[in-house]
Order: sequence, then structure tokens, then C-alpha cells
Amino acid sequence: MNQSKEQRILNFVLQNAVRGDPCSVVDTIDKYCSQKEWAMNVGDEKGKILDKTVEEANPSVALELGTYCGYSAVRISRLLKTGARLLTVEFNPEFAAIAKQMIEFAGVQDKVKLLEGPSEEIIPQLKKKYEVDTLDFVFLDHWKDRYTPDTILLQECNLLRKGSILLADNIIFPGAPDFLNYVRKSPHFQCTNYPSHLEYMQVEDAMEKAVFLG
Ligand SMILES: CCc1ncnc2c1ncn2[C@@H]1O[C@H](/C=C/CNC(=O)c2cc(-c3ccc(F)cc3)cc(O)c2O)[C@@H](O)[C@H]1O
Ligand SMILES: [Mg+2]
Repeated sequence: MNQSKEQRILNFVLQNAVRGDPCSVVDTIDKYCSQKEWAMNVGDEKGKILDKTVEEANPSVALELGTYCGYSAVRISRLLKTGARLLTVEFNPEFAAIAKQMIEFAGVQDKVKLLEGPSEEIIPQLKKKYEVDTLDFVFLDHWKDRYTPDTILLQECNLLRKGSILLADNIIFPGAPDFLNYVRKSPHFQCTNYPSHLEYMQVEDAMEKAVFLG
């Protein structure tokens, strides 16, 4: 049975990156996906915006929606302070298996907890089952039509606090128009737009930061 693209990405990392070195894992995925096969990792240009936002948030507890191969989970967790943790949600079992191996190879498994299942099921479990009080940082990079319902769900579950930082990928391409509308019109969010480019391409894209005001 021939391999999936995601399996090929993982194999390239296992053969070319440095075990235990998250930066080398991130760089190796970018090398593969820019030179051999495109894949929907946030990439290095938008990744630098992600880095800056994570550093601004300096989170104790971070959430990622849409793990995929684990590129941004490795990218985020490499910046976390001692004792801080990232919860990342992925409902495709094949992708979750790839991401788990990617996270372990990078050596960040003690900082990252991969939660398998749909976000609308996982989010309501975060407080009781995963001992979350509130989230300091949320990275939205899953199906674009889920950004808004999940942002509403996070509020309904009391998972956001004054100053919680949400960062959403793909505001322009593929686009998340209803999310943009929702957060920009809401009195509960202070929004900032970060123009960039689609990963590995010269196509316009952007990220949106939405700070919860309580
Ligand atoms: C049910 C809620 C829910 N719960 C848990 N996991 C969920 C989930 N919904 C989705 N997932 C997982 O998240 C990942 C999906 C991510 C979706 N991302 C894009 O579609 C995207 C596309 C382009 C692009 C495509 C084609 C182009 F031509 C150009 C650009 C670029 C980008 O950066 C992109 O992020 C997968 O692992 C899903 O299994
Ligand atoms: Mg994306």
C-alpha cells in the first residue's frame, strides 16, 4: 500500500533531522514541503508570526486546534517555559499517529499532549478531564468553518480569561470570513491583522490575533 504524503514527510524528518532538536525538525519539514511536496503546515514566514505571538502570550497552558503532522505543535512547544504545556487537538487518526511520532522525535513530548477527537467534543472536556483552568493562548488552524463555532464554545466553557490570545491561520487563503467578521465585530475581542503569505507559496495570506477582553 503506497505511503501517504504525511508519512513521507515524517520519514524525511526521521532520516534528516536531529533527534531531540525541535528547530531541526521544523526546518526539515519546511525543506521537504518547499522543495518536494507542498503541505498545509503554517510554514516559516507565518511561523515567525506564530513565534512572536507565543512569546507575547508566554503561556502556561496553550491549545492548538488542528495538529496535522505536528509542525506547529513542535514550533510552539519549543518556546514554552518550564512546566508550561500545549494541548493539541486532531481528529484524523492517521495524522494523529504521524504527529505523535513527530513530537516524540523532536523531544517535546513532555510539553505536548495530543488529544484525539473532534474539537467540539474535546473543548468541553478541557476543564474536568484535562485539568485546564483557563487558556493563555489558542492557535486555530483546523477546518476554517470551525474557527467561529469553536471560539464561541471556548467562551461558553469559560476557557478564556481577560488577555487570552487567539491566533488564527489562513485568514485570506483558504479564508475564514465568518471568523473575521465575528471577532472584529465582537466587543469582547481586540483584533490585529498580520499580512503574510501562504506557506511555501507566493500567494497572499494573513493571520489574525484576537485578544479576549473578558
Ligand atoms: C471537527 C473539528 C476538528 N477537530 C479536530 N481536528 C480537526 C478538526 N477539523 C480539522 N481537523 C484537523 O486539522 C487539520 C486540518 C486543517 C485545515 N487546514 C486547511 O484546510 C488549510 C488549507 C490550506 C490550503 C489548501 C489548499 C490550497 F490551495 C491553499 C491552502 C492552507 C492551510 O494553512 C490550511 O490550514 C487536519 O489535520 C484535520 O484532520
Ligand atoms: Mg493553516
